[in-house]
Amino acid sequence: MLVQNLLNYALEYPLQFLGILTACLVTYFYLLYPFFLSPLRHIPGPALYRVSYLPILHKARTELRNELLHNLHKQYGPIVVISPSELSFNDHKYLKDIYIRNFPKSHFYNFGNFGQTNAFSMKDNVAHIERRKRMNPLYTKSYVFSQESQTILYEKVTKLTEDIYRTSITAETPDYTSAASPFNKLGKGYILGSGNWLQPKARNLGMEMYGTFSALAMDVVTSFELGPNCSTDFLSNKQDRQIVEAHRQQSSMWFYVTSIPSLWNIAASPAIKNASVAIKQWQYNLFRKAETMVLSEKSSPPSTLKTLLDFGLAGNDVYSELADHIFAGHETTGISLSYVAWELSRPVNLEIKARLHQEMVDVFGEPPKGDSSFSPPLDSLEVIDQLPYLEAFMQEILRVHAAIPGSEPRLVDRKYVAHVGGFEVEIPRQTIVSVQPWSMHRNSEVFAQPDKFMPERWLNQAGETLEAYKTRLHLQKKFMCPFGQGPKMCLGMNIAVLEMKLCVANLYWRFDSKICGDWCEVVSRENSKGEALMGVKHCGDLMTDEEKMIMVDAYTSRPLVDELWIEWYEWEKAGGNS
Ligand code: HEM
Repeated sequence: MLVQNLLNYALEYPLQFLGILTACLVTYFYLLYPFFLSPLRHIPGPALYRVSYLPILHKARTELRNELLHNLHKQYGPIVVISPSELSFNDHKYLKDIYIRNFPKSHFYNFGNFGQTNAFSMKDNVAHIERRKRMNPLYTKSYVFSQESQTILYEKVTKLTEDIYRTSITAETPDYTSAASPFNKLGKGYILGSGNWLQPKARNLGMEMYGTFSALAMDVVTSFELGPNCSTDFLSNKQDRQIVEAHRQQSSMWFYVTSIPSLWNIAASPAIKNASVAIKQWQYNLFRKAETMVLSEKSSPPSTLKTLLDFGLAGNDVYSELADHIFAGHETTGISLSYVAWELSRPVNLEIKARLHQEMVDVFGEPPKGDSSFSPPLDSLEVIDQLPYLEAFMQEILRVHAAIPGSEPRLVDRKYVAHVGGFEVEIPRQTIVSVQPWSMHRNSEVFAQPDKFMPERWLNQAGETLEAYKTRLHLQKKFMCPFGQGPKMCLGMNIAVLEMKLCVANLYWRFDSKICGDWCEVVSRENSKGEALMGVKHCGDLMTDEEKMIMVDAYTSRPLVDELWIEWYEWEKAGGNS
């Protein structure tokens, strides 16, 4: 009867009927449901974000999302509504629930390579575990300590050290090409229209380190993925590094790739489309060559390629996995090492650098001078891995400058109850839930002065009992997630950490570094803000090193201006260079 009456009314007064229907729907979806009916109504958060997906999408597109979430957690506490079906969490309890209990990945990971998904983008937990089981043995710490992989790391770090010596210290092969920055629109060379800003010097010339560290990371990761005979050699062949620039251009589209893939084609500039084509071609040639070699040799060295082929995977399935590891591995490691070099070159951190150098000298003796040898001290990665100050320093780099500071979204796929302000809230299935490393690493109840770079926070403090130190350290570690957590945490973590430690140990045992004074105004110890900032809105006129090294507010971050110019010196006793 009611339906019949409504139908009659709709036919007789169609416009009025449509108006009433729209008003009812708007009232339901924008008022009744989010504020009175939704199970998420008890969870705090701004009203606007509760009623629509658009505000949080807009924040991600304009690269303001991470900072927003950080501020929302400060205002509302450890659980916040950020869209009608998305929650952000900020406590180690939820880190455990979401990641260690292995909630599946959300549509954010809707990307693939060569038309196939890979471990990074698989949403089905069973398929993901199966794929990881095959690859995990090649990425364990004990495998990275094996002779084969130590040889890779030692060889690449030796090459990097020699490159720094010849490019910067003796200035035999200056880095004028990077100074011209033909691709990097925020690079000093691009802005000034030439590389002439870098004044020739007989020694200790500035050298671009973000590209150099990315080259190291690319050479290392391709050695592990394809085998040492098929890796790239970007440390030797600087002209080949253009493909690293192409990867950066492609990464700048992260929002479209993860959130609105259907708009990628419209949003991408011709330069980005060309970069994508160039990367695909480069990967294809690299992989085909390596595959032919593995298939034709009776015994080739261990590599991810060989492992996947041995397990019966073929063609684009294998290429997709390799492409993803190479992407994930070189970008993040290059970014982290750039922040290592920057922090150790800042006037405000002179004591930290001296302490790190002294730790190497205490263990390895005085470093060799000149070009007699560039290889890392001792042939034991295990010793370097155990150095306490180096460990504290790396923890602090990963805490303050996590290369992936953005949320890692998962889907609720089972009964999940959260406790909020006295309410037990059953979170509906398919709700997107995540933890943001940037905020976890800055919890002020766990990390005093959270934006300050202080490796000492990882060590036993004067006057602190051993028991109190252990308790504090345990809590700090519970909040750390630079590599994610659980079954889907970073596959390449051990490679990355040991590669970075070896690199830092060898460089700062031998060399001292300063921010290149031609590149920017170097903030003195007295004027330093002393805190790591995120997002373009803090960048001022981009004149100082602190402004240029602001971290981009994105899922994967990077230095805002995509470059870092450092002058290297042979270490003088008693810190004579600084
Ligand atoms: C400092 C260096 C690195 C950092 C900070 C880093 C960080 C991370 C993080 C946070 C994740 C989890 C992402 C998410 O769930 O959204 C991840 C996943 C991953 N990383 Fe790394 N990573 C680094 C180096 C590497 C290297 C060298 C490789 C080389 C193989 C690699 C391969 C991967 C892969 C394959 C995944 C996906 C794992 C899965 O879902 O099963 N990463 N990484």
